[in-house]
Amino acid sequence: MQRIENYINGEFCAPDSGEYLDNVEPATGAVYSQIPESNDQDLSRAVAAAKQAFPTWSSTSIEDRSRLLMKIADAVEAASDELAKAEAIDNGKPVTFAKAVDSYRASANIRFFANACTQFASESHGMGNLAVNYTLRDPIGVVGTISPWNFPLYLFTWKIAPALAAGNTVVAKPSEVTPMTAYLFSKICADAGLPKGVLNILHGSGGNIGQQIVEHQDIKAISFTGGTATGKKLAATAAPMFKKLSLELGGKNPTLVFADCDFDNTVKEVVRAAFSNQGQICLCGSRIYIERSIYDKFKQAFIKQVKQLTIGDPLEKTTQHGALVSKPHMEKVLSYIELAKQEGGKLLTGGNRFTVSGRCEQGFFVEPTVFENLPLDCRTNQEEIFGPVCTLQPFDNDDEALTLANGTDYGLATSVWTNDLKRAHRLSKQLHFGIVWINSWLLRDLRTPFGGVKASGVGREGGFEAMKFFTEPKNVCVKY
Ligand SMILES: NC(=O)c1ccc[n+]([C@@H]2O[C@H](COP(=O)([O-])OP(=O)(O)OC[C@H]3O[C@@H](n4cnc5c(N)ncnc54)[C@H](O)[C@@H]3O)[C@@H](O)[C@H]2O)c1
Ligand SMILES: O=C/C=C/C=C(\O)C(=O)O
Repeated sequence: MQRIENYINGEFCAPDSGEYLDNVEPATGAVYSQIPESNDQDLSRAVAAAKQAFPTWSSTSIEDRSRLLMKIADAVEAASDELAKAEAIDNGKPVTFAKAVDSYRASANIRFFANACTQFASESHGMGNLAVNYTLRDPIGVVGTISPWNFPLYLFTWKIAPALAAGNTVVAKPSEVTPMTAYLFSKICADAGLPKGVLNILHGSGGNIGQQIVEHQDIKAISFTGGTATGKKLAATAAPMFKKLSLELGGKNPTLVFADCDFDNTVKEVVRAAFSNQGQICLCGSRIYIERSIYDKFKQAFIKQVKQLTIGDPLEKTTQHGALVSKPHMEKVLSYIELAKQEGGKLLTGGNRFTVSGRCEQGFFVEPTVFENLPLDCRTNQEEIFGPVCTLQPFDNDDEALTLANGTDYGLATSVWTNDLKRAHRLSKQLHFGIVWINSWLLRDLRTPFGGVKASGVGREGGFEAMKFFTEPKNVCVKY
């Protein structure tokens, strides 16, 4: 059976412990590879390598850093079919989706920051005839990145690329649930000639090696994407050590559909927003609020399209809805479906585990599921399910829509579907989220600030926000 290896100081190695975790293919339920369970010895070696690599990498010219990142981006793009297939096997997502979204974004992320570092500049503040201040932005040193399983290589590269572009060296931990593309990526980096120690990849479980990365005194900043409960734990460890911290956490995102929307396109896009990646995107719109005058018409059209989603083997090109990432996650999602029923929800479609015959008979498939008749304050509408489950609810006016949308602890993203420009702008101002999409969803410009408010996180990624996070500003004041 294939054994994934750590990537430390430019070398591929077994974990110090000799221990491995099983890696399961969610579409079949079968173990198909093994993951190193890294420990403090592996971490010490990774941090030492990153520390040693830092002086040279941080003083490598921006042009050379950019050129090397471009080379890696090109290699990732050239491997996009292979990476998409690996992602589909490891995560359960449809291979066509993995190619269009995951593989695409992995190379786009790296290319974007290879360019961004050539454009990144800092401010100066003149004090008339008295003095001038200018800001130096130096790389921080050794930084840690910790990423989740839903967009494995997409989010892994979204952190590593700006960290490296800014001149840091990195100790990175992908999710132990989906480690394969990070492993393939380490091979790509080695082949592209990334100097040893600049990027080190440690595999293993979050509570062990993830926690140790956060605790390590020589790792000066942590960029984390994952669940809100994990983020809280991480902040409790990192804050007393005064570490720089970026937290991209969960969401419970509302979709607001107004009667004046472009109906057909809105139905199609709201289905996509709810069920892409089997609903396992932090940005998925799982609370769908519809203006009462079109509620029944929208509900019918929406359910019709949801029922048409093709559930199947993620490796089949026609599959639109694949497996959930793991058995425990599937069980969690199914338990939320039971909870929604207990809370009085009316099931409109779905609600069950789904069996795909053939090689995927034991896979972790759950039908796209839609409920109505659930109030805002019930757990189904307050807690992140992170699966293919959404709720529909009518509203009567803009104020009610706003109250419903803002009515959870989360504040990651929302989408608003209307042709009334004044309303769209007014609501955008009043919606308490990091991201507002008008007549769109997951339309991404990588220059924009990305992140959430409230329990959805602290800080922003993307564009110069990420370059700022991965550098330390220093003001120099020069008196004339
Ligand atoms: N805001 C965003 O951009 C965004 C993007 C994707 C996913 N998410 C969120 O991620 C969650 C799903 O991903 P998940 O289940 O992999 O999240 P998770 O929090 O369980 O794990 C995320 C990562 O943290 C590691 N980890 C776990 N415990 C740790 C600890 N004590 N110390 C350090 N690291 C630890 C895991 O091994 C994994 O690599 C959802 O809540 C989703 O909303 C947020
Ligand atoms: O599931 C979370 C998705 C995160 C997406 C991004 O970070 C992005 O699009 O840059």
